[in-house]
Amino acid sequence: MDMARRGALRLLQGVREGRSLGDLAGLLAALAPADQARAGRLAAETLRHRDRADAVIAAHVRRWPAPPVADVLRLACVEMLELGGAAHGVVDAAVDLVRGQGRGGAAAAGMVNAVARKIARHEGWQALPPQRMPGWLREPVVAAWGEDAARAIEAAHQAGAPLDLTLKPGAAAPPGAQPLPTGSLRMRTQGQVSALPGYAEGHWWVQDAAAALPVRLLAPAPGERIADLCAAPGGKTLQLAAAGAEVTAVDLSAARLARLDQNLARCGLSATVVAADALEWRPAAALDAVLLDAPCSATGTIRRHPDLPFLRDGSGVADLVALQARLIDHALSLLRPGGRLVYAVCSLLPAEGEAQIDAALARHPGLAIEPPDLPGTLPGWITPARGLRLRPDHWPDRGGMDGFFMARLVVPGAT
Ligand SMILES: C[S@@+](CC[C@H](N)C(=O)[O-])C[C@H]1O[C@@H](n2cnc3c(N)ncnc32)[C@H](O)[C@@H]1O
Repeated sequence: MDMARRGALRLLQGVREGRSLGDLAGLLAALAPADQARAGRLAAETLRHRDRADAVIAAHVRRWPAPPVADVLRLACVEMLELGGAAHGVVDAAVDLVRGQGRGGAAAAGMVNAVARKIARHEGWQALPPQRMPGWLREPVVAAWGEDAARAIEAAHQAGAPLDLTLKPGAAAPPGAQPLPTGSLRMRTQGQVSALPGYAEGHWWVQDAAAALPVRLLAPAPGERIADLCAAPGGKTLQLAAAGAEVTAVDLSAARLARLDQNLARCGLSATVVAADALEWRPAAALDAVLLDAPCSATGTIRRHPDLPFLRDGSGVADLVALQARLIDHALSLLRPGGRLVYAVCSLLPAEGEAQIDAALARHPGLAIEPPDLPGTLPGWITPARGLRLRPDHWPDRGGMDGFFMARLVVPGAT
């Protein structure tokens, strides 16, 4: 039985029902690890190319099929035209899959057979434009950076994301790792991460090159007392601890903190881990620095999470912006005079980044923003107000980066 394709269809159905691929991973628990990985990849690629697949399918059907049947055709289309799957095998599999869908599916088997064969011969796949961002995201992106930038970001979403690593200081890089200008490592090949040399020894952890920059911007020094206020699963906590800081990692989610604990143990690093609402947490003494990697729309991570555009409608953004502002105010109140806050979001929305920092500076007289002069970053990434704006279409020849905004703020007083 075709476990991986069946698994992929269950994932696609789950996303149609409003659940994320991450949350749905448990559905595949009974599959062999290789089938789980393949099912996840097939579902992710089908979502990444869904609009293009729909354009191809629409050219070959008389009536749009029921959603489960449409998913079978989308999967077959992406497998044949994007992933290079052999037509006969994919068409036969599509017919089997649709037969497995009960009476409605069996009735559609003939149509699926005919349409999948036509899709296999379809010309012009590569010329179809990449999937557009949903309007609630595209409009602010176009307003901020223009139509060309929006298209370049969409092309980056279609291209997907490489595997980036952050190396523990002094540890050996795994074979094949390419150093990036900002200090991260990029792997040429994707594969099972835990099988790569140095994983079990905790020599490195997975972290997108853009996601590694907030801690570099914070520039932690050994012995400094630093809170990581939204810390789980802990990529940035690991960086802070590896720099020798005395770190307290705070997060609301006990389940996500369990992953942070595992990451610390694997890498032989230590931090004080606190499950709490950051808005209510207060240390005994004022801190040298705070890292606030705030909860956000995560719209900078669509390359890694192609399900995200299908799960959100932008309606939660106003609440997130309000929460981020409260978290910034609380974080500032934890700092000693001259202490610093790095605010970061993996968002493409200026409301969560640039505008959030403008508003914080207006609310807090004396608060200053320091220029993000980090090795390997380009001057064009620095905003007029001296934030650092990273986009998926940056480094197009190197494989892009996640979308992020970050800024380094300093409260008044002795440094
Ligand atoms: C962007 S993720 C953090 C990623 C993390 N910094 C890393 O590098 O691995 C945001 C985190 O904020 C946490 N969170 C959301 N609201 C929170 C709150 N009020 N207090 C503390 N943590 C919160 C979520 O559980 C989530 O783990």
